[in-house]
Amino acid sequence: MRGETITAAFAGRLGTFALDARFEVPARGVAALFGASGCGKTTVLRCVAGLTRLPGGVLRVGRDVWQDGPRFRAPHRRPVGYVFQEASLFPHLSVTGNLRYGLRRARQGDDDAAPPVAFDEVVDLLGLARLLARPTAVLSGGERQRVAIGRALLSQPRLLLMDEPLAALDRPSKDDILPYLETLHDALAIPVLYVSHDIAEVERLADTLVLMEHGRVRAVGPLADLLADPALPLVRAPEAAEVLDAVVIDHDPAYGLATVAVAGGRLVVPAEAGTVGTHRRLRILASDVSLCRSPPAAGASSILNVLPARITGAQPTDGHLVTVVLALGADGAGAPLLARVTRKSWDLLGLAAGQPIHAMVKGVALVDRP
Ligand SMILES: Nc1ncnc2c1ncn2[C@@H]1O[C@H](COP(=O)(O)OP(=O)(O)OP(=O)(O)O)[C@@H](O)[C@H]1O
Repeated sequence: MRGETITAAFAGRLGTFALDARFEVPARGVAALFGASGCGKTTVLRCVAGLTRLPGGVLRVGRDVWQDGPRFRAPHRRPVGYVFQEASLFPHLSVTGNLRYGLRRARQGDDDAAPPVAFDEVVDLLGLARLLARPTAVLSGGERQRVAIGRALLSQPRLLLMDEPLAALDRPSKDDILPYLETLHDALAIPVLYVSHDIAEVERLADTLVLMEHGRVRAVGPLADLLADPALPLVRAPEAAEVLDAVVIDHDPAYGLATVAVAGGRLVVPAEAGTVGTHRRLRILASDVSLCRSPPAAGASSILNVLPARITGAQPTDGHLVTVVLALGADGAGAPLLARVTRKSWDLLGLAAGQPIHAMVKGVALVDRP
């Protein structure tokens, strides 16, 4: 579905809740529906699956119309895989049995669709080989969720819907399953609508962000753009961060560091391994970036990453802080980055939009799998 989009418009009342959600996202990669609890994310997903029917709704997936005016494709005729917070596996079936159930539900191939996902491929991508013969009752929460995702994928969905798939898991199980989701993202051509209220999760997985507030879509666009938009509340969040696409250009195993290139600069980042030429996703917290007018002399600072940039905007944050939006590169033509400084520093340095500056990056993490 290259170049195609998913277009959705759902408006109406559910009890006292008013939904008016409209968005268009690419029909590839992961689009995250993100927003506070109760803003309507699950309701949108249910509308996409056809489980909630709002009159006047519109849903187009690529060239297929699933809802428009009187046209409404019944839920069981929509080729979606649905993964919920709690994996609802069949208790009387083994892992293999649950996965095979997905295969039985598989839609027949159509020309438009992504290539079919094979049983062995799913087992491999989700690390299920060891579990195949087990009854589902003995699985851990993370394992159950991997099986649920596998079952959904084997139904050969045109679209994968994931509703807080990690929310019910403890931290170690989340950390266990996230790399599998990243692998799926890279390996499969199936677009994903991913509901979450955890921005760190979104920053690891999403390409596109649909930011929801009180039943409405506040903003939609590439994740990196929205994270650095001073008009949106994301920049003011305590954990505000930016994600950057980086290409590995060197790896130094002696120090466990890789040098990566991003648009407008280079960074040295912790990396156990690094294949030159591979793309990786970086996440840099605003609170890990400070600003200086000129770079410290060589050998004068422990900070390895000092990058020329331009200030493009700023947003007062939390009384005494300012979140500064930067564009990397001396000409400010590179990727966006956020820095968090005190309002006092902002005043003392006489900072303003348009000024050249240096970003001192104290912490940076690769947040995807090598
Ligand atoms: N069928 C319904 N009848 C009445 N109210 C409903 C119905 N479905 C959803 N709501 C209400 O709509 C609002 C949005 O619910 P929804 O589950 O979509 O939010 P959410 O953003 O997914 O929240 P969370 O992150 O907590 O899961 C809630 O106030 C919910 O109670």
